[in-house]
Amino acid sequence: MRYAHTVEKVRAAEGAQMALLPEGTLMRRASTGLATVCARLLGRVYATRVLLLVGGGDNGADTLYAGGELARRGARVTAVLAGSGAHEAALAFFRAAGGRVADGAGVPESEIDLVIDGLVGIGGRGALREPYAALVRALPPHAAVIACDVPSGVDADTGEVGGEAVSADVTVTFGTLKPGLLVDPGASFAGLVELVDIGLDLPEADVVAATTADLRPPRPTVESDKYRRGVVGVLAGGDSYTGAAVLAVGSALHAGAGMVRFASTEGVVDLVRQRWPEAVTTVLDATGLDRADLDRVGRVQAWVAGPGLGTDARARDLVLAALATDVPVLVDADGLTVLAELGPGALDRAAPTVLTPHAGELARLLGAERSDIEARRLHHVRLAAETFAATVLLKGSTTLVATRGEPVRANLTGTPWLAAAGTGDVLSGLAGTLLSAGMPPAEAAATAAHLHGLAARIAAHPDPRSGPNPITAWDVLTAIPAAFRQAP
Ligand SMILES: NC(=O)C1=CN([C@@H]2O[C@H](COP(=O)(O)OP(=O)(O)OC[C@H]3O[C@@H](n4cnc5c(N)ncnc54)[C@H](O)[C@@H]3O)[C@@H](O)[C@H]2O)[C@@H](O)CC1
Ligand SMILES: Nc1ncnc2c1ncn2[C@@H]1O[C@H](COP(=O)(O)OP(=O)(O)O)[C@@H](O)[C@H]1O
Ligand SMILES: [K+]
Repeated sequence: MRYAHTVEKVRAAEGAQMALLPEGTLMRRASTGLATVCARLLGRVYATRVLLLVGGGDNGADTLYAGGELARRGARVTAVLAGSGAHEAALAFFRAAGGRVADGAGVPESEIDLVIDGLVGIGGRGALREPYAALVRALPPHAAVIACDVPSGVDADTGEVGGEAVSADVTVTFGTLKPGLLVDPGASFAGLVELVDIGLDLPEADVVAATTADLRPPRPTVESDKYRRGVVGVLAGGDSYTGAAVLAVGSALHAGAGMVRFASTEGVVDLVRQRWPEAVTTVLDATGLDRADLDRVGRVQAWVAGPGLGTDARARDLVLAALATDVPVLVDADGLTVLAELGPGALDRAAPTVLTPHAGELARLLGAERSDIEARRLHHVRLAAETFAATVLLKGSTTLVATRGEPVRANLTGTPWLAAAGTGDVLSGLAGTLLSAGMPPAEAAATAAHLHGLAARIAAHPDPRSGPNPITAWDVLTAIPAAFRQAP
């Protein structure tokens, strides 16, 4: 598991440690860790050309110490001092080690093998100001970049990027990850995140990200039968969209449901039955549906309501009927549009509810602008979890899962190839199956996002010796069993 803590918690933990240790100990631990990663990336340190971007705070100081260590090993290290002043002791160490300070305040013209970004770290506030922003713009496009603690321009607490930001290949972060390294847009600037342990004693994390080794997907035991493994009910498809129903049902089946019950209008039921004879189907009336109709479908341990359902009165009745049951309900796609009209009061129920919006759907649910959701994903996913008293899974390049009172879970698997129509329907079927198996809602949602991302990668990269290929939602669905094989 990877853990991320807010700046406030990091500063408190640092303060507690600094009171116990000789001055400068934490900074030397941090900068030695940074230098080690830089040396590893360079391969051979001697005679390499390293450029330091040095801000006026301790982030710049870490960078000067790390640059000094590289200079001692024979690297040609040049520092651009961008702040109004630099950390005196760090600068003295850097010079004594053979480091050179650039004459001007701009990026030198010479060839560079590695840039170390030490403009701002956890002390950064708001968009990068000049001259920092101009330096970032002037960075040579092909040099490798290592960010010290946080890519400058990325808000460490939120991942928000208000202007120019350093795009790093690797971010070497100290003590714990920062939420902004796991949440987009910040996460996409961070590259690979390497953690350097500086011995902090930290409280509960604010954002966590599971590794595949942390996954605990449900597995059948000798006592299992199809009912005990979990029966998932799918309410999907309508006059306009039938594919969503086929994908959601297929995904639920591939994710190991004991049984999938599917209910819809006659035409959609026919299609699903032809494609998935394993599903148990029920034809529902075209109008006037309520809880009693769902009882007729049969007992389930979780409902998935929404993919391709449409947004008319019938769709509304079906969503309300599912919410009137006493089992977990996952609302997705058109179901979310219906829910946006009904308002948070519709989720006043005892059993858990999981909402799986993309940014546009969340914008409708919260009455916000889509661009604002994208810019402030962590804020909005938490706000939605509070407002709707539900587990909210916000889809996107880094998917986030929020539940009131728990750390936000960020998903690091996946690939941009997933941005294809229908992959969301696959995610909802998968998450619904995990819910029906009895997983707690946030864990079910986060595990589903993780497996979904793994399945997409498996489908997009079938051969590690060659490049990726485009994928369809169908490819993701059929790779779900292979994704399960990667979990312990
Ligand atoms: N406190 C400690 O003991 C440790 C701190 N460490 C380092 O210290 C860093 C934090 O240092 P600081 O608290 O000095 O803060 P930073 O060095 O991250 O940033 C503060 C400086 O950046 C400027 N600044 C802030 N926002 C800006 C913006 N938008 N545009 C331009 N300039 C801006 C400020 O005026 C100030 O000069 C960490 O990120 C980490 O690198 C590490 O050495 C580990 C130990
Ligand atoms: N840039 C991206 N990188 C990785 N995953 C992405 C990206 N964009 C979208 N996704 C994922 O692709 C899926 C798309 O789902 P969704 O938007 O609901 O599509 P649809 O409704 O067509 O099925 C989600 O799982 C989402 O997290
Ligand atoms: K930095």
